[in-house]
Amino acid sequence: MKIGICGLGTVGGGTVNVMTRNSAEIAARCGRSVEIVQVGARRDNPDCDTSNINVSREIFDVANNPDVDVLVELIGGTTVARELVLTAIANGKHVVTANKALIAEHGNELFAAAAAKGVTIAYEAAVAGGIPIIKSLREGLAGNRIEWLAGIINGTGNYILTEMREKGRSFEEALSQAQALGYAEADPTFDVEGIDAAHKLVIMASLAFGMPLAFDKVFTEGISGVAKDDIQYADELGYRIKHLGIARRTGEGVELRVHPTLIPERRLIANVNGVMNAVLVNGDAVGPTLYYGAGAGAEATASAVIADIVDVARTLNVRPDQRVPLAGVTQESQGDLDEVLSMDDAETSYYMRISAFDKPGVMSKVATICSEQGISIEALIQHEPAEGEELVPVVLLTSRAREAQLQEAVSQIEALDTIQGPVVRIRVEPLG
Ligand SMILES: NC(=O)C1=CN([C@@H]2O[C@H](COP(=O)(O)OP(=O)(O)OC[C@H]3O[C@@H](n4cnc5c(N)ncnc54)[C@H](O)[C@@H]3O)[C@@H](O)[C@H]2O)C=CC1
Ligand SMILES: N[C@@H](CC=O)C(=O)O
Ligand code: NA
Repeated sequence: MKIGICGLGTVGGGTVNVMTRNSAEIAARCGRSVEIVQVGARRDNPDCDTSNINVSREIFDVANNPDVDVLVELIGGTTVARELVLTAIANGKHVVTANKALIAEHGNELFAAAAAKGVTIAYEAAVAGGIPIIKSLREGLAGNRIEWLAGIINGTGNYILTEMREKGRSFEEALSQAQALGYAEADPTFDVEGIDAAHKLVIMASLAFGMPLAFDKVFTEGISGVAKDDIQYADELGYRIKHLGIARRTGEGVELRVHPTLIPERRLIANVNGVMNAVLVNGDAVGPTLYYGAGAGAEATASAVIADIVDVARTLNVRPDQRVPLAGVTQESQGDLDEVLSMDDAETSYYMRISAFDKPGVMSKVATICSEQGISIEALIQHEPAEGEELVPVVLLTSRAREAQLQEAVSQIEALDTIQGPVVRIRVEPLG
């Protein structure tokens, strides 16, 4: 089987290196030889030896090369990448990609094009890097009705939160380090503002719930507003702050949300640190299952890219309509997009940090506002004000309620004249 790789950056370089190093194992697993016949790259990668490979500076040469059976798209972005993948499909090539933005935003179109042409698009590396989560959702858990899943699905974000908590590093310092390690997206706002996690969440939700990809329906909040103080208060309350993607089926529809979340520290997923990712999936038959591993990095991601190449090799002689469906269920069985709920209808609880003037009666007003919204206060921290300080931080955890009620309570608290500035609020999930 002949492979053409487009993009020779972090993941492209890692893929060439691992394929070269493990060529004997890969061939044995495929039952045929697998050879990289062309690489399309604007520039060489000093970490990767391509002296024995035909390298073109024009990636469309690869998509139009009649010798290439499988095009591996590792350039990133959604414009050129979409065109490249559509060209490869039109030329009858199978596609392997690590590009979650491409699948989340154009997957419905690309899957239809691939199905019409009888080729495969494989995208294991697109979610949670090296963790075989696509395969687990689509194949390993195929006997279950999946009720919910929640994951730390951005390595850069988890690395930043971990460095802030464990080493007291600043947000900016930790982000620069994640970029130097090759974890971050070309535009790191995708990582820190939750866009990358939203891309990955819709891919998982589509597989788990048999629905079309609905990227524009995800509620997305990043980690750029998480302060060191909140990480410390969360610790004091027995929680860790993680950036989670959550997809949950409720009686009314599907919640799709990405936001910083307090998780009880006793949960395994609360202890997933650094660039590691983890996805917790709850199936009706199997119960909770947890998948853990490196969410980013050259070789960890290459591991997933190559697993897809092996999968394609194993199905080359299988009739297209007999292969594993690209979206988890057959196209005609996909549900409706209207099922995605508005964030107002999501059920969660809040961590709130309030800057209150050190005067009597403040807490009773906050408690009254909460109780009028049907929310109770489950835990509270109030330290002595610092010397000469008029303001005192008050931290509380609420009971579960609809997002709309929690937001209403926050607005009323912010309107009190005994409170200063906005209320810091982070959602809390028990995950069990
Ligand atoms: N870095 C990571 O740990 C992970 C990355 N991914 C995804 O893998 C893909 C690649 O990411 P990285 O390797 O990190 O990016 P990168 O920026 O290191 O590499 C991309 C390479 O593609 C080249 N390229 C882009 N457009 C091109 C064009 N039109 N013609 C020729 N070359 C072009 C760039 O010059 C660069 O060398 C992205 O979709 C990313 O989201 C997925 C999982 C993990
Ligand atoms: N930038 C992404 C790369 C992997 O998908 C991340 O940090 O998780
Ligand atoms: Na994966």
